[in-house]
Amino acid sequence: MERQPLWNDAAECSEQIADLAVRALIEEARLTPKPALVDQHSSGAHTDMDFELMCRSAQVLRGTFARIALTAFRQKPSQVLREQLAAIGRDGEKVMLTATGGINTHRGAIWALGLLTAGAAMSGPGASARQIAALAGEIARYPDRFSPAKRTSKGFRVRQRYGVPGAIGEARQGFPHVVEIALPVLWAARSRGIPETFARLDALVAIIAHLDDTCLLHRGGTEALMTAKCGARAVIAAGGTSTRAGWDALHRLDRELVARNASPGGSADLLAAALFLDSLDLEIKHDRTPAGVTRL
Ligand SMILES: CC(C)(COP(=O)(O)OP(=O)(O)OC[C@H]1O[C@@H](n2cnc3c(N)ncnc32)[C@H](O[C@H]2O[C@H](COP(=O)(O)OP(=O)(O)OP(=O)(O)O)[C@@H](O)[C@H]2O)[C@@H]1O)[C@@H](O)C(=O)NCCC(=O)NCCS
Ligand SMILES: Nc1ncnc2[nH]cnc12
Repeated sequence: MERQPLWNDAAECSEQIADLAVRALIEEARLTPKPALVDQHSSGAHTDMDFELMCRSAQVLRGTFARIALTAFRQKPSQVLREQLAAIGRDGEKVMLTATGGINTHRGAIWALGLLTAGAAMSGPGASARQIAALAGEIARYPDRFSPAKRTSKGFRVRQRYGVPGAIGEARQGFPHVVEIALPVLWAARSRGIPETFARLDALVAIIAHLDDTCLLHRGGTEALMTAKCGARAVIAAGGTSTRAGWDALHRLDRELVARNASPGGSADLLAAALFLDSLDLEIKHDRTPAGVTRL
């Protein structure tokens, strides 16, 4: 039987987009050493998570991302679509909590990658990372009228107390920390011949240096946020993670954050979002059957 071009086949395309989303989550978890985050060698500032749990959590979310992509396939942003996706996202949070025994491994990632998955499925082949993120932002700007936890979530309390945009604001603005910071840093590092692990670490450090991460604020207030931002800027000023001085500064940042029990969990989510958009760019944007996209 002749194969349909990928973007003509909603089900196949949605599965492929979901595979890339899961792969981005696993590659984020696999990236080592990350400051105060879960990676292959450490659980950072997290006593309730480890690398295996992050991978299990990522795997069970494949169905959520596939449903999101299928629902959004070739659609336009609308209030109805926003509410359909919110319902699937909330189901995904339940799936995650069941798989992890109640631990919040990926709430922020379901939000960010869910919206970007939808943006990718809506745009079709040839769309840039910026266009996909802008579409995702458009969806996020519709109100979530049926959200049960609007005024009780940690994110809400932190946004009220510190006046920061948080995960919701980041999405509504079209993911500026992904499109304007992480991806340019990742691509510039690659073009300078920096090995992939360091390029990804540099992208993460750049996000931490700029993001008002509500995970840091919730755990350690403005002091934790400042520690993270200053420490990340020190890594950049030292020449990045591929230099000896930058590598040492990265480890200093890890020690300082762990000592405060503070974690840049939102920055990790946005790195996964950047890796997703990057992989989409490499693999299926041009209506090619993805090379090497295997069920993880
Ligand atoms: C819109 C929602 C994201 C809910 O938003 P809200 O503001 O109410 O926030 P939270 O429930 O607090 O979750 C936000 C999570 O987003 C990550 N994050 C933080 N800052 C940013 C930022 N500036 N930009 C982007 N993303 C950000 C962060 O997630 C990570 O941290 C979590 C781990 O934290 P940790 O402290 O270890 O764990 P906890 O259990 O929370 O605390 P402890 O008890 O251990 O101290 C981890 O999840 C990381 O991913 C924030 O936590 C969204 O949830 C929502 O409304 N969903 C509904 C479904 C929907 O609409 N979906 C749309 C279609 S997909
Ligand atoms: N690697 C990681 N460690 C801790 N929290 C996270 N949230 C998303 N990725 C994470």
